[in-house]
Amino acid sequence: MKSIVVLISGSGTNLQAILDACERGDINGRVSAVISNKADAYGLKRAELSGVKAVVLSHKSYASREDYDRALQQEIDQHQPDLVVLAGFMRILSDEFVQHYTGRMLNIHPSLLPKYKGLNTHQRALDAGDTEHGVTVHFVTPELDGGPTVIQSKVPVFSGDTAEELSERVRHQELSLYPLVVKWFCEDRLELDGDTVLLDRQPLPTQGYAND
Ligand SMILES: Nc1nc2c(c(=O)[nH]1)N[C@@H](CN(C=O)c1ccc(C(=O)N[C@@H](CCC(=O)O)C(=O)O)cc1)CN2
Ligand SMILES: NCC(=O)N[C@@H]1O[C@H](COP(=O)([O-])[O-])[C@@H](O)[C@H]1O
Repeated sequence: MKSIVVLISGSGTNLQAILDACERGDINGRVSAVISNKADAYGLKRAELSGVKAVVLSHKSYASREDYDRALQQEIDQHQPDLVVLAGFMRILSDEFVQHYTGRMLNIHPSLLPKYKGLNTHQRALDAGDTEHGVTVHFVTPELDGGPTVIQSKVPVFSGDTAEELSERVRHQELSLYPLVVKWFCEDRLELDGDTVLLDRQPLPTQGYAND
């Protein structure tokens, strides 16, 4: 059974989906710890309710991004994770930190990367007049939201959509997509070979939509 450490900053709905999938036995893994940079993240409560160690490590307590990342790495590595999952973790991570977890750190990003790296993705898609939007699960590299894509899921954008309505449509896809990718990793089916993502030892297409 794989050891998973989940990093959060907010409500933790993606964390909850992964916790539930582990509980059901869908994922051959155990969330060993949940770490948040925000003390008020509801995801911490979700962890506690599931009997999972919940840790607050505030970036405001450190003089630099690098100091914070060193402390974060020390906390994570106490749990000897096979996989580190970023689930709404809202801090840009330093190169040294990311390279320590090469091939075993995933992120979920609320856009069809490479479109809309960074923040405020739903409003940017609306402002651009996009007719489709979506979510990407990718391996994490030093380039922000630039790591190799594992899988994407598309949603339609309807006329008159608000950012909130669009985010909810995307969120619905996230909550099935992320547990699926974590399941693959925990079954030793998913790996990163250089810049190439392999599923069952076969390269995945650079743009593969779960629901195309
Ligand atoms: N080196 C990397 N770090 C992170 C990655 C990555 O791919 N490479 N993914 C992000 C997740 N993310 C989007 O998916 C993201 C998170 C945070 C930010 C950002 O601008 N953060 C600001 C603070 C914002 C805030 O506190 O509200 C910052 O860190 O200064 C952009 C994208 C996680 N890290
Ligand atoms: N740039 C990273 C980013 O914006 N991630 C997004 O934060 C939300 C976290 O929700 P959750 O805390 O309820 O899982 C999710 O929608 C995720 O895609």
